[in-house]
Amino acid sequence: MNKNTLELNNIEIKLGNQPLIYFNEEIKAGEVMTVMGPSGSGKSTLLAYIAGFLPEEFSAHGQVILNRLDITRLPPEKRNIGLLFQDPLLYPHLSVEGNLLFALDKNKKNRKGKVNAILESVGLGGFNKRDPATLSGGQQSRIALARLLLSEPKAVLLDEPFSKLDSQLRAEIRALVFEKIQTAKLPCVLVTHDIEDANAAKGPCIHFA
Ligand SMILES: Nc1ncnc2c1ncn2[C@@H]1O[C@H](COP(=O)(O)OP(=O)(O)OP(=O)(O)O)[C@@H](O)[C@H]1O
Repeated sequence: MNKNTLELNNIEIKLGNQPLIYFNEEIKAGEVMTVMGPSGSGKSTLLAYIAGFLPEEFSAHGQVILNRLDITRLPPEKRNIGLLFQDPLLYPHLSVEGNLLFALDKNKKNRKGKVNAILESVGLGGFNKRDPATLSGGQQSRIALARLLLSEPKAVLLDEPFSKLDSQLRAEIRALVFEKIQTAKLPCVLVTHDIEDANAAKGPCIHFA
C-alpha cells in the first residue's frame, strides 16, 4: 500500500532553455526527504513545483502524485500541502488564536477546542490571546507548526524553517516538527543548508549540483 506517499515522477524543470532539475523520488508516510545543494541550484523551485506555484519563467514536466492522486495540474489551494518557511509568517493584526482559527475549516465543530488542543500539543497551552509580535522566535515557529497541523495537510514542505533559530532552539523545534510529521504519517520534503537537519531526518537525502 502506498497511501500517504508523495511520488515525484520524472520531474524536469528548466529555466528558459537551461535545465535546472531532473528528479525522481518517492517519499513515504512519515519520511522526511532532505534536499541540499548550493544557492541557486533549484531547491526552492522544486518545492514551488510540488506546491503548485512555479513562476512562469520556468517550464516543467513530470508528475506529482499524492496518495495516488495526480495533483500536478491542481491549483495550490486544492493540493492539501502544508508549507513552513524561514519566516513563520503569522498575521500581525490577529492574536495567536485568531491566526489558528484562520487556518481551521469554518465548518469544523468545536473550533476553539481544537485550537486549545493544538496549542497544548506544541507546548504553548494558554497562549490564545497573545499578540504574535510578543512571542519569541521559537514560540512563533511553534505557532506556525500548529497552524500547519490544523489545516490537516496530506504532505508537508519545509523551506529552511529552522535557519533563523540558534542551534539549541533549532534542534528543539526540528525534533518537534519531525515528531508531528511522523505521528501524522505525512510525507515531507525539507530544504536545508544544515547537515544536522539531514542527519536528524529519516528518509532520502538528495544533493542538487
Ligand atoms: N521567478 C524567477 N524568475 C527567474 N529566475 C528565477 C526565479 N526564481 C528563481 N529563479 C532562479 O532559479 C534558480 C534556482 O532558484 P532557487 O530559489 O530554486 O534556488 P535555491 O537552491 O533554493 O537557492 P537558495 O539556497 O539560495 O535559496 C536561481 O538561479 C534563481 O535565480
